[in-house]
Amino acid sequence: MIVEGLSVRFLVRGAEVRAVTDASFELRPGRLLALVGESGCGKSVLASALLGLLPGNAEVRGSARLNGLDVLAADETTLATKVRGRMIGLVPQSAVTHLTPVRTARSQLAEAVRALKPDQDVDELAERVGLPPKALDRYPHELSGGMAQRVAIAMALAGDPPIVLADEPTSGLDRPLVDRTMDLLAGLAEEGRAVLLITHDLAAARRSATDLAVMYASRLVELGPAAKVFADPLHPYTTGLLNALPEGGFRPIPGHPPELTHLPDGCAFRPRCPVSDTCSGDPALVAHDDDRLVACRRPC
Ligand SMILES: Nc1ncnc2c1ncn2[C@@H]1O[C@H](COP(=O)(O)OP(=O)(O)OP(=O)(O)O)[C@@H](O)[C@H]1O
Ligand code: NI
Repeated sequence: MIVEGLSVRFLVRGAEVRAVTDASFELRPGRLLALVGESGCGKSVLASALLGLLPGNAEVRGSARLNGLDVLAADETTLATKVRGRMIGLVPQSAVTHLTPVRTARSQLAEAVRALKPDQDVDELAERVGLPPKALDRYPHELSGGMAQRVAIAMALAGDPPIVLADEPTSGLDRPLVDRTMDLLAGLAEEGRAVLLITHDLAAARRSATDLAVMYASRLVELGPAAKVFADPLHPYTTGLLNALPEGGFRPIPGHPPELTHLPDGCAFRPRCPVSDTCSGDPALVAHDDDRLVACRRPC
């Protein structure tokens, strides 16, 4: 899927919240793109836009094309019958609350398969995500967090979608379970899907992402192969995020992101930026080399 110039703003009581500004990126088969950034920077809004799940006060611009269909321009019928579940599978944030408590995992998964791709075998699908058949016969409250997560991932795969979106799929899980979930998502990319993982957890992103996108105050500020971005961040905000990790010395970035109702015209990171004095302030992403983009004119 090629996303170009995606912007989302919300109109709230006369104010304008600019949640996503001019985001362009590609979700490629075989790749897992992790989208990271502080709380409130626009990650979930970006994902919701791709699924046509934004509320009525949202205004969306740009395009997101796959196989000739622009999902941002699609009507509700197209979204319901072609996009959600079939083109893009969604792994929810909380697996247990996503499932109906009064029905077994098997009956819910079977229903999703019947609705989306009846030729899929439910047990085979469960097996692919590491769910033993016995677990399928349990009710959601009888499942461990890990098993519930696998049911949710199996549900996301029920329509065999080429794209999988996972918005904070590991929040609240312990580290071994985070790792297993990440490995599972990486496996989905390895079998040829395009995966977009939204996470606060840079350690999780480092484990499984092939590509990394860093978002700050509604804009992508850096995008590139994950290994390169982690080893040699170009944007001072990316450097700041890495420095805030335990292995980076627990040094959080001083200050706070700006209000999305009052974004500056130029670089929104400037007030917190350690190198801002020589910066032109142009916030657009530009090519740094063959496979990296950065929105800073003075990469550090
Ligand atoms: N329906 C809405 N109306 C107005 N503002 C909204 C609406 N939905 C989201 N926002 C605002 O859009 C901005 C981006 O929100 P979003 O949920 O995408 O952040 P996020 O990066 O996913 O944060 P987190 O990491 O905490 O999940 C926030 O300032 C949020 O308050
Ligand atoms: Ni979010």
